[in-house]
Amino acid sequence: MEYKRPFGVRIDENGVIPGAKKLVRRLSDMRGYFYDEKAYEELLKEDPVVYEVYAVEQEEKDGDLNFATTILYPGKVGKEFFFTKGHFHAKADRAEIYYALKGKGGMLLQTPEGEVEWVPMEPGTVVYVPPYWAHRTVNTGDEPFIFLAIYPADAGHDYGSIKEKGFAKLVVEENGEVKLIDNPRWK
Ligand SMILES: O=P(O)(O)OC[C@H]1O[C@H](O)[C@H](O)[C@@H](O)[C@@H]1O
Ligand SMILES: [Fe+2]
Repeated sequence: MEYKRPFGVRIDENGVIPGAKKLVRRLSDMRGYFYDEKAYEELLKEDPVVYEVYAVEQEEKDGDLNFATTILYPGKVGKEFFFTKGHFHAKADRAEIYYALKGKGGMLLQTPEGEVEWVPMEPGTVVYVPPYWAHRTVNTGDEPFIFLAIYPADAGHDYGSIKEKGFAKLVVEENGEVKLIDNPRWK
């Protein structure tokens, strides 16, 4: 038997995993995701980085695990806070664990039927993402929101239905407060 080698890595203070595969998502990669299209077009002139992911991934085999950090930058499109695209797992019954390291935010979760949950996150918060729930993280603070995620190597990402329909709730700032409001475009 040829064994894989164990290893440890240290996540640095900026959320970077040395040697990991880096993915950058700018606002231009997220057309159609934010509610306020006018505010989106306006901010597109700057095309800010919305988030970066540092992923250590294995072959897509059952039993193995991937892990990744995400650095989700602070910002808003209109009154809606910056968020990750959000996805179901391609193998929908695969669960995931998130662990918040820095900053302030939360996770929006949604079943295929459109039932929504919001879980606030601050450093030290562990979130259990059960099988079948789509999940998106949101930065509700004014510094980078950094967290670690651990997920089955064969989970995969299914972006399709979230891209088309979005989440049933929007996470917005109203009168200086974080609020969840109904998404008028949700179908
Ligand atoms: O894939 P997104 O919905 O854009 O979220 C960004 C990333 O967040 C976490 O790091 C997850 O572990 C990744 O699997 C995911 O890719
Ligand atoms: Fe996931």
